[in-house]
Amino acid sequence: MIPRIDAQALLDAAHLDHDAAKTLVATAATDIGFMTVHNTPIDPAFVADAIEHYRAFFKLPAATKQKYDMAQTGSNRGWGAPGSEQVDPNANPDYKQVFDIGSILPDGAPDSAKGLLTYAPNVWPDAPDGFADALRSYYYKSTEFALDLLCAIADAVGEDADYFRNQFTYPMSLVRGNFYPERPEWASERDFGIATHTDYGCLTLLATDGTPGLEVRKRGGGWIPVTAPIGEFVINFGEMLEFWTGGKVVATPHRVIGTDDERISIPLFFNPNHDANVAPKGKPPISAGAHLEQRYKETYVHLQKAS
Ligand SMILES: O=C(O)CCC(=O)C(=O)O
Ligand SMILES: [Fe+2]
Repeated sequence: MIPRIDAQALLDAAHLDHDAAKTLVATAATDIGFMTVHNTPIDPAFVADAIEHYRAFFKLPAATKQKYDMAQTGSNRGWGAPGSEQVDPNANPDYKQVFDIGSILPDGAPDSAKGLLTYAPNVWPDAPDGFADALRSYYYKSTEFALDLLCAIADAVGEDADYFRNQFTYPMSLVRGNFYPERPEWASERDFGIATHTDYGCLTLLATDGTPGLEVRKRGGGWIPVTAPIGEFVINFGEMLEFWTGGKVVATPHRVIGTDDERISIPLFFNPNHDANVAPKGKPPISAGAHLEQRYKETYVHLQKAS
């Protein structure tokens, strides 16, 4: 079973169920590495609107989407065609399509952030109407919620929440639209919507359209399906948080094989400032920016070729 957390109880220290929520979160973070959250500060209608903007974009003809193809821009912003990402070197590139929106650098971010791949400028399509406004707003709201969640989770597992908060002042976040068409007829056992992988950063806040598809690897082997209706989110943890907590919080492998139904999901990959050191205390430093850039170059097919 994937733990189901009441976000309000977790985030409000005065809530009657706060301690119970913290205990459940600590178990989820250190055991299965996945949980779902409900009763969140993000309005379900707002999430539904973001999903519909992505859907309208993905339904555009390929020739239109190609204008925003990340293989042409050379960074990882804009449209990723089917086959543009290979998250598992033992599987074929994924058959999903994506649209990636990266960090919007706040005023006051250091000059050392400018020009990095992890802070590359965004690419906004002309259609559908309102896409940039809807998704920019989704970026800000989801990032704010993710930071509060991450700090509460850090606290629940016995880490210093304020220390974490200070490492996310110009986060290398990425909001992605994933579009999984029906699983193609030609798909072999090496073809996936998204092949087995762990996420690269700290916390992933995933909205879905409610269609099943996500599977999470159990520690003892086997897979658990996870679903979340619109308005609830799936939370999991990435490689950086596993490093940072010395393995206490786990980055759990997961995948989407795909079904006869198309599906949209929106992960927010919540990553720290590029100059955060994500090594556990007393260990040689690990640069968050260098780790993320390396994982991007391993998995985006156009960046694999370039490096
Ligand atoms: O679509 C999903 O449910 C999962 C997507 C995912 O794992 C990812 O984008 O990293
Ligand atoms: Fe993932």
